[in-house]
Amino acid sequence: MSKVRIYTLAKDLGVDNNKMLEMLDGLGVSYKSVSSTIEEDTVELIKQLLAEEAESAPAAPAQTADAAQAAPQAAPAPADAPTPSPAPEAATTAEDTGAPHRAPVVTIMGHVDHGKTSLLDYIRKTRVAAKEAGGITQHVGAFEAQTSKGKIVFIDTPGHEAFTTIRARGANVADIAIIVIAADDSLMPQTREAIAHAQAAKVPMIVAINKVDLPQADPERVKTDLTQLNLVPEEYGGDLVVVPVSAKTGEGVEDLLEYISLTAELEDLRADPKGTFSGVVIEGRVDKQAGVLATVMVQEGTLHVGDFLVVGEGYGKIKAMTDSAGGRIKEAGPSTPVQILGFSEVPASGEQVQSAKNEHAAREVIAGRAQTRRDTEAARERRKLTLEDMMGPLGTVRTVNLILRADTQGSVEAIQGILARKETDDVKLNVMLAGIGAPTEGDVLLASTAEATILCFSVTAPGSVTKIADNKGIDIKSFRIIYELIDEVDRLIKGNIEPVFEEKYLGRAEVRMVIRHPKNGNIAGSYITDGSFKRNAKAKVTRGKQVVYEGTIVGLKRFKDDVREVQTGYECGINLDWNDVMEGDIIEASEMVEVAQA
Ligand SMILES: Nc1nc2c(ncn2[C@@H]2O[C@H](COP(=O)(O)OP(=O)(O)OP(=O)(O)O)[C@@H](O)[C@H]2O)c(=O)[nH]1
Repeated sequence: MSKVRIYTLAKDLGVDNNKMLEMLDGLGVSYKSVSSTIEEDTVELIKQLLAEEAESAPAAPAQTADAAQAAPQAAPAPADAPTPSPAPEAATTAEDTGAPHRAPVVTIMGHVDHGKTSLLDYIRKTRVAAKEAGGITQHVGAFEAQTSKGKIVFIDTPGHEAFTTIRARGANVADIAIIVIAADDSLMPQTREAIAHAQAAKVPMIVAINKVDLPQADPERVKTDLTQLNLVPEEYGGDLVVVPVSAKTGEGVEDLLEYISLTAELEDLRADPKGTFSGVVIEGRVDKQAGVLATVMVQEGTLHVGDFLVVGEGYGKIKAMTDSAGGRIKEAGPSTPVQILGFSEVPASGEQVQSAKNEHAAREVIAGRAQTRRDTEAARERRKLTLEDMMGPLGTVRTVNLILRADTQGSVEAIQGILARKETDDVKLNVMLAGIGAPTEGDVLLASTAEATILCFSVTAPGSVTKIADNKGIDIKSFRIIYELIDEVDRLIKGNIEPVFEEKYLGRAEVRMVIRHPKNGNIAGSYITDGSFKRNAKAKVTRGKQVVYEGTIVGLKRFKDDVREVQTGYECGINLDWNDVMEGDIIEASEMVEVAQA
């Protein structure tokens, strides 16, 4: 017997993939993923363990152990035998976590002409049940495919919408990204862009090497090229799932669907159909006859005809719903794309959808949102965002995300080379995307979702792109001299280093008398014996050997005047935010100063 893939074994033994991985962990067997292969000895051990487990489980019928030992094609059980234990998927729609599993939502991305549409079409044709004759299936931006492992939802909005527009609004609608790469063309600029988007969204990626039917197809080259992006296919020892397919002949498509289901299983995607409804707009349009139609992906809860929905600053009541195959439905649970009739205005893709109890509640939510928007706009007017603002508060972000655009591949490589040497233990430079040519709208969307900075060398952004960047508060910086660009990176790195402060001694004073002030409380009439005192400095008061107070110097006075600083040898009034100062106390002043870091 040869080696066996983990998921095949799991399937044959009727065990959950996660459980299989746990068992392998327990045995100390190393693997990359469920598609890794394991030795025959390990297979035997696993079978033994499962059999023992079944024996020791009091409720488990003896047949379970037999089933675990049995090959998948084992003779059917006698008619009077107890029903075999339910499929693992059913068993894990766990009441224990409260929420059942939901179908994965998948998006297909890749370079132009690499076969995204063809692949989706093939899956749609072979996996989507045709509607009743005469029924017109409308394009709704998503469809559900039935596979042997259950439902998979594909988003088929054109371009990278699922990852750009939708993500730019903060919603993450896809669970898994399929990157289509043509076997005769290998990695192209939009492939890299698609990969960057999937990485920014932190969703698992599966690479489909398409067009393997072509004589000039070279899947090995695609795999090698992928390794140059640090994406190492499983067969090269990495953990990237790569599936050769042909959207023309259908070869490999079955495997692709299988891998999607496996990945989904490992992701343990769950949603509660009984929970509060939330969803995301996939796309919206106006139909000449029907009016405004919006495709919404249900993410939590269940939608019903008649529900009130709030999207952005608009609301609607669901008059009718259709599923992605065009059939009328009355309700829709998690991971279901539905086309909704009932909005008065076309909602934008990526908008979050919520439900409201009634019209009054919907109006209230909208009024609140409108106010928040006005406040945000006013705040943006007052203060233009800086690069540091976009990177988040100092000290919490340790990675500087960059999108790099340059005139030639040579420039890109030169800049990347310099940047690689700039990284420190504290700050990582993450070049999410490095491309040739002017920055695009896609770059701006990626920058806004990943909080990245766009740096251009010898290329400038077209007006339309600058406008979008301005709207989103993204700075696109263009340079003609490499070292100016590098200086900017230094500034970003510096801005990202958590400042280190240390306490610096300023001076010492003796309290010679306490002056009672009607408004400011007790003021320490003091004589500066060393150094200087500054307003807002830190103060430490000692009485004998004991520190009796630590706080701030809130005021300094020379005679009747407020002053910022008093030097040694002078008398002054020191106002502490403390009232118990006494004659004879010693006040020590210090301040926190930022320490320059190497
Ligand atoms: N031989 C072969 N041709 C394919 C395959 N998949 C797609 N094609 C062809 O490649 C061309 C581009 O395919 P599309 O599906 O339109 O590619 P796309 O990535 O959706 O392209 P855009 O939507 O323009 O970005 C078409 O002529 C397809 O017929 C395949 O597996 N084998």
